[in-house]
Amino acid sequence: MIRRSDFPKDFIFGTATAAYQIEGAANEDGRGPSIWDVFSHTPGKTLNGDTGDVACDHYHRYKEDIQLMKEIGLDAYRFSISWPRIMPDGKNINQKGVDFYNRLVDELLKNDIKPFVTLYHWDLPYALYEKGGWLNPDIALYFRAYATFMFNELGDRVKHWITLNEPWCSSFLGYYTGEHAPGHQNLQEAITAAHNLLRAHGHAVQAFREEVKDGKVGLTNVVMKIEPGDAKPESFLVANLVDKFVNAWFHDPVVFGKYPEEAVALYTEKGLQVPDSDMNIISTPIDFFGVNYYTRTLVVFDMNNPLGFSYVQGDLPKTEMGWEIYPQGLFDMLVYLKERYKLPLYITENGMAGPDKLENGRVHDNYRIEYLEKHFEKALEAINAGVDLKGYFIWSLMDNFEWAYGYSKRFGIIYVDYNTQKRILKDSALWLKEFLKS
Ligand SMILES: OC[C@H]1NNC[C@@H](O)[C@@H]1O
Ligand SMILES: [Ca+2]
Repeated sequence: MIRRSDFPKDFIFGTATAAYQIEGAANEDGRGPSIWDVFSHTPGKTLNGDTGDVACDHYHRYKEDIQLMKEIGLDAYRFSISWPRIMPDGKNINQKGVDFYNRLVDELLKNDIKPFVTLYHWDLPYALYEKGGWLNPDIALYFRAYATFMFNELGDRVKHWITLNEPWCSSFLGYYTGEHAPGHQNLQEAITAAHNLLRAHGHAVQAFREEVKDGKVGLTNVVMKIEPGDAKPESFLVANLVDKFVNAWFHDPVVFGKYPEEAVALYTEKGLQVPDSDMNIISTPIDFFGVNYYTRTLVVFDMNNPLGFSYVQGDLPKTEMGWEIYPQGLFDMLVYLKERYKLPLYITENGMAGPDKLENGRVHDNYRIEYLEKHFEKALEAINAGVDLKGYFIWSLMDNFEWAYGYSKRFGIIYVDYNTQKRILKDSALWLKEFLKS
């Protein structure tokens, strides 16, 4: 049975959340609308028309939530700042919004919980979207100004920063598949948005070096273990190519200052423009990569698909998201990232959506305990294989707004009864509390 003491003594365990998914108070204290406010209020975009208007009401209940983190014994807490709470119009400061994050950070520190702050977790101020959003090159400078302001505001107390959460999602789900805000379906736009997201990242890192001399800054990507879905040789080739589109596309420019050639070649062949501006800014050195790992993705050769592949379902046990439970993929990707980029790593998200049921005031989520144990074991295996893994944040602290799936998917180790806003520690939280003492 894995124990906390098996990990390096300075290894940190935490949980992660994001502003739009938990805060609520969407129109309170001067907060402006984000692209997710508009998207979720657009009929048909989210399950049951769910929105983040109230969510977990964390904006008002943050002290109670921090007490629960303390009870569980967490070392750290990863959360994101709502850009439109800080700059409702994308430029001018809303002091009440700033005050909230100062209160939140002070309360965490008072309870000996280390804050890890994500600057952007998908809630772009709608006012900036109206100026072109991630398609407008100027967005990188708007982001730099926002980042600089936050570094100055919180950098004396917050020493661990993440510029962007999962730019692959912001660009390819937001601009190609359209399942995320702003709901566009244009591959060229996705490529352009991805480039401007990476430019914004680079500008923020440059500002960070000026503003927070004793801090660490990194980029968090969703990392998928891509495997062939059948034994055909072409499917192995396709798996390698998809890995470049999904994983290398958002890591290589940040470290090597260039996109993976095979993927550039295929896009170019399809008549798409791959930008190459500001690669020097994009590759401003960072201190770590954040790794959001959930599952593997199976692909097969498919001539009918414009990019030559299609996804197939695996046959391993799956979570409520339909994602295979595949802890080996975590080990594989941690080792892959270490060998290719030679940077320290944090697991900034790992966890599962489960069929959580409240029974007599308890949630017996043994499946989540097993999921976490198996992924903890693979993380430890990676450390023993030489990966400089420094921490592990469970997604998520509590059930919350799961984007297009609304409140139907429960990822929390704490159950949220949305009718009463009552928080209930699931068995997985009780297990974690014991694990952190072991
Ligand atoms: O789908 C689960 C999580 N994945 N990474 C980004 C988070 O915002 C999601 O809730
Ligand atoms: Ca300063």
